[in-house]
Amino acid sequence: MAKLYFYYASMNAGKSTTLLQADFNYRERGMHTMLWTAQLDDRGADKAIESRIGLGAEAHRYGKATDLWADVMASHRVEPLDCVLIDEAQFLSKEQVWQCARLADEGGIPVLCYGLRTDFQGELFPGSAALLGIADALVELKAVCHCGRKATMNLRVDESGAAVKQGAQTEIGGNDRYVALCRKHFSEALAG
Ligand SMILES: Nc1ncnc2c1ncn2[C@@H]1O[C@H](COP(=O)(O)OP(=O)(O)O)[C@@H](O)[C@H]1O
Ligand SMILES: Cc1cn([C@H]2C[C@H](O)[C@@H](COP(=O)(O)O)O2)c(=O)[nH]c1=O
Ligand SMILES: [Zn+2]
Repeated sequence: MAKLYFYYASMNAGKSTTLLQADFNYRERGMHTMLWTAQLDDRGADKAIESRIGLGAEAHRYGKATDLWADVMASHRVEPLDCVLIDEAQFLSKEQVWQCARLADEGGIPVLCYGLRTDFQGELFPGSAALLGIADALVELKAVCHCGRKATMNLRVDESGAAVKQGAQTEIGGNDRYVALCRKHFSEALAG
């Protein structure tokens, strides 16, 4: 039976890299994949999905109105898909996560989602909450804090490097705006 996977981590843990490696692995065996990433996460990169290690690939972009079940099944009917890979899965809606589950259960297509667990305030994103609730397999990828502990949290910083405590949940950015930290150092940074 096809499964719904959630590979979750803090920022800078290698989520996009791992997605691109998994995609390569399918394709080098002659299998067909479909890649997706969030429309709103457009960091002006050359490729839709880019890892900090330099790998990249084109991908379909999902927005609020995207019906992943309909779009993926339409493609699957033209050329059977062996796997669907979704980056920035924290930005999926709950409904879209259920569409992913349906792709696995009724469509028979494995769906591999990669995303953040929590935001800069330690709150679950909607997509992450739904995936943690219903995915068949939860796999934690790991980044390292400056102290050597596992970095599970994402600190948002301003232009001067100071911790940001309040704000909108969504704010696109990279290493300039976020620092992956262990919970202890995340708490200390927010308390300071
Ligand atoms: N030149 C490099 N060689 C090896 N690893 C690198 C290089 N540049 C960045 N990395 C590593 O790549 C990881 C970030 O990968 P990425 O897939 O962009 O993360 P994520 O999608 O989780 O934010 C970090 O662990 C970083 O240390
Ligand atoms: C913590 C946090 C992150 N984001 C955004 C910032 C980036 O654009 C993406 C995550 O990118 P990754 O390196 O591929 O993991 O999410 C956000 O909007 N709000 C947050 O709280
Ligand atoms: Zn630490």
